[in-house]
Amino acid sequence: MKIAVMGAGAVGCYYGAKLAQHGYDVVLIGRPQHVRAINKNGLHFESGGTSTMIALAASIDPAAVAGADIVLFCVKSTDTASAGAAIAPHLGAHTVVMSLQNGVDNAERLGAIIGRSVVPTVVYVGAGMAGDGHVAHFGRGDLVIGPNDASDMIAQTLRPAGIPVEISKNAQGALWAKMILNCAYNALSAVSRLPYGDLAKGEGVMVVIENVVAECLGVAGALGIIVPGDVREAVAGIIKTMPAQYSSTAQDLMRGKPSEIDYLNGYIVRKGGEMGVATPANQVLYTMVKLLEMQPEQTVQG
Ligand SMILES: NC(=O)C1=CN([C@@H]2O[C@H](COP(=O)(O)OP(=O)(O)OC[C@H]3O[C@@H](n4cnc5c(N)ncnc54)[C@H](OP(=O)(O)O)[C@@H]3O)[C@@H](O)[C@H]2O)C=CC1
Ligand SMILES: CC(C)(CO)C(=O)C(=O)O
Repeated sequence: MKIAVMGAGAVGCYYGAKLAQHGYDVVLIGRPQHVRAINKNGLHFESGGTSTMIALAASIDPAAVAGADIVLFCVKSTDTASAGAAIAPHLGAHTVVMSLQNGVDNAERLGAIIGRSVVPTVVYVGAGMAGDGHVAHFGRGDLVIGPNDASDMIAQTLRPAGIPVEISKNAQGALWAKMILNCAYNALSAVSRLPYGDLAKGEGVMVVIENVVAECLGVAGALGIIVPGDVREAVAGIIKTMPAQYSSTAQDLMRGKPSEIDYLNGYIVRKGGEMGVATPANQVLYTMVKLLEMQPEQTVQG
């Protein structure tokens, strides 16, 4: 079983590490600094208080997806088009491609570029790059996919490697539930440069969050998406379970990188416009983050 990971960042390295530890033939495709470090020392994998060096292949060449049974596509939503175009010519006829990304339209966008259907995958993991070729895992690691021609094969391949895989008839709804959490918190944490616990104490913040969530549910309803679970309870849970965490949007801006906001609040604004659902709270947050992205100096301590 050969598995290629496109995007050797936090998510890609975490799943690449688990799969390589199980004995699969894994290749990570990433940026030169990570690839150099991994080829020299192995992938440094920190998880659950243990630190391991894992020997696996790494390459800067997208052609390394050739011959893979499964490709885990793990770049940020902003890079879906360019990374998709880079791997497209090298994919085998039977290669299964999974999108392990936040946002709800990456699989569709990627599928249009690579000319085949892509498995949308909800990723419940906390991971970050702690240095070149060094991934830190903070918690969870389970995936949700929808039923499709490849879902049984995917589950049978990933589960023995310690990756829980749920096959859900409402994977798209689960992607939406996750995106609504992102819409509620990511921009506010980025604009305020605060972690969730402090953010929640801000004047009017919970009112804004409620408005954002209500708009997202309105857009989802207009599109016929059934969002599973109690979204408001999940939103409230973030403050309790991750009080010290900054959103990925905040972290992206702190590092001077483009954020995924176009695929979070920006997506809600676009779809709301198409469906005739007003989204003023999402619009303000989206615009604030876009304005921050225009600032030349974003780097702050976080
Ligand atoms: N980190 C987490 O805990 C979680 C993340 N997610 C989602 O998973 C997705 C991936 O996130 P994450 O792993 O954190 O992101 P990272 O930025 O850590 O990883 C993506 C990596 O892919 C690299 N990359 C982009 N384009 C290419 C390319 N063409 N060739 C080679 N390498 C490339 C990036 O390099 P560079 O930065 O130089 O562009 C980066 O190193 C996102 O959609 C995110 O929202 C979901 C759940 C949890
Ligand atoms: C922590 C959480 C769930 C919400 O902001 C997240 O996914 C992110 O930071 O992107």
